[in-house]
Amino acid sequence: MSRKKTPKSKAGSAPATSALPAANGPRPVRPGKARPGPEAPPNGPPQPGRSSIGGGDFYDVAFKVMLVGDSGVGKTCLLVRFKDGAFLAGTFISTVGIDFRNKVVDVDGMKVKLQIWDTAGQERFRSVTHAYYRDAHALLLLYDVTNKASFDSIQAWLTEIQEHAQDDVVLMLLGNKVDSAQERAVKREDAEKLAKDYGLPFMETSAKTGLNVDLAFTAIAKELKQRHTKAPGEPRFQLHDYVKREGRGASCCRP
Ligand SMILES: Nc1nc2c(ncn2[C@@H]2O[C@H](COP(=O)(O)OP(=O)(O)OP(=O)(O)O)[C@@H](O)[C@H]2O)c(=O)[nH]1
Ligand SMILES: [Mg+2]
Repeated sequence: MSRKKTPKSKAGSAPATSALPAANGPRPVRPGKARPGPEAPPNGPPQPGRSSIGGGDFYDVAFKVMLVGDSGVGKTCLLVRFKDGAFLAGTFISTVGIDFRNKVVDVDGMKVKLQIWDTAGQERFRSVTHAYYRDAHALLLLYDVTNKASFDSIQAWLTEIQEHAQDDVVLMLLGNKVDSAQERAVKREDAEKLAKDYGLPFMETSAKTGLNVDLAFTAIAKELKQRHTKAPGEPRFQLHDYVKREGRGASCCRP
């Protein structure tokens, strides 16, 4: 099967329904189901000799990742940091509805395209975002370490995820804005306990400094790719262990 090419896309506002197929395990897009538009990513085994003619990003398999969490926790900034390596300082522009960005990451020689959906945290958009859960292969659930209320909302988000997402969705808890040590309102240990209680991999991140941002997305890509391609008998990728081992503390990366 040939390697596919991602259209050069900017962030795009999404239609009311996703172009990706329904989720059921890691459900990469299948060749016959691709459609034109922002998302037409048939999957296939890795192919050597990738061409870059046309300047686009080629990929072997595509997955859909959603960012969820209260308004202002830093979902858009996290995505921009991952996609563009930049930080959106200054005025907070709250996301309206839902946007997406694509990024192709290399996982053990395979090009994994992540189509990342950035949802609006505001309550009034909740019904819009509900429609997208069922197609998500992975969810990054964010709170803001400087905002206790956003942490207290995590249980409600988990209930929402349980109601709307697929049972086997890959889920990770992220405590963002860990660069703001002075304003910390949520202890790391409290989040670790919550994550343990719910069996979630957990990391603290900073969209501002970039701390653990690439790692969060790469870990998700590794997990999804492995679920998709794992040969019988091959040891499973251990997402929890990977995140624990590779995650860095806030003190390491002050700007
Ligand atoms: N210090 C610090 N500020 C951050 C960080 N991430 C985001 N911010 C700031 O937090 C505010 C909200 O960030 P957004 O990314 O727009 O928040 P959001 O979760 O997308 O919010 P909604 O779109 O309303 O759901 C902005 O003013 C950002 O500059 C971070 O890691 N550190
Ligand atoms: Mg946003």
